[in-house]
Amino acid sequence: MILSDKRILEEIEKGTIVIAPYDRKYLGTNSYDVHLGKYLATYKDRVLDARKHNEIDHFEIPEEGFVLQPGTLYLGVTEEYTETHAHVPFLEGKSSTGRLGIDIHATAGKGDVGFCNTWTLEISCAQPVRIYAGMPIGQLIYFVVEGEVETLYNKKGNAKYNGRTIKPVESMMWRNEF
Ligand SMILES: Nc1ccn([C@H]2C[C@H](O)[C@@H](COP(=O)(O)OP(=O)(O)OP(=O)(O)O)O2)c(=O)n1
Repeated sequence: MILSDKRILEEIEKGTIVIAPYDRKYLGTNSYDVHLGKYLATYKDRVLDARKHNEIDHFEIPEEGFVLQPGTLYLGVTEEYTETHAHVPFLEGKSSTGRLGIDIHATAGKGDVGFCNTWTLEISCAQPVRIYAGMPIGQLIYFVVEGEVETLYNKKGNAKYNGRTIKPVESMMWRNEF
């Protein structure tokens, strides 16, 4: 079950959903629109290694926008810091970004109950496209979770992406043991 606009508002009032900054006008029928933060990042190395810590370079999107190029993975970040204490948040694209050939996540759209942070976006594009800080980039939807949660994401000792980051965060796969 996905939360309706009224249910999202109720959860915001209770404090079980936090979205900051928040504006009522970005609340859709059953979703909340999130916006592209001003920082992007790309990996320093062309060849990434899943076992290693692949470092990234951050840069700011200029006023006139930044042209994404196909064949490069860009990490972006939502302007919105979110907390979701009782539901499963999902980051979805928007039809309007999709129609520009922009993907905003690579394989992982699901969040965890207890996730508290901005969302890192794994951005790629089908053809060169100029993007701007502050543009609507995706939407959050909230699923009801069945059953009690034993360990919330923000209480997990090994949660990799919890925190309060205003810049995109690179893959922490290197922290997994394999
Ligand atoms: N495009 C995405 C998808 C998810 N997340 C956030 C919300 C999730 O709660 C958190 C962790 O996502 P996953 O569980 O998919 O990631 P991992 O399994 O790699 O990390 P961990 O071991 O910390 O669970 O990252 C994000 O910022 N950007």
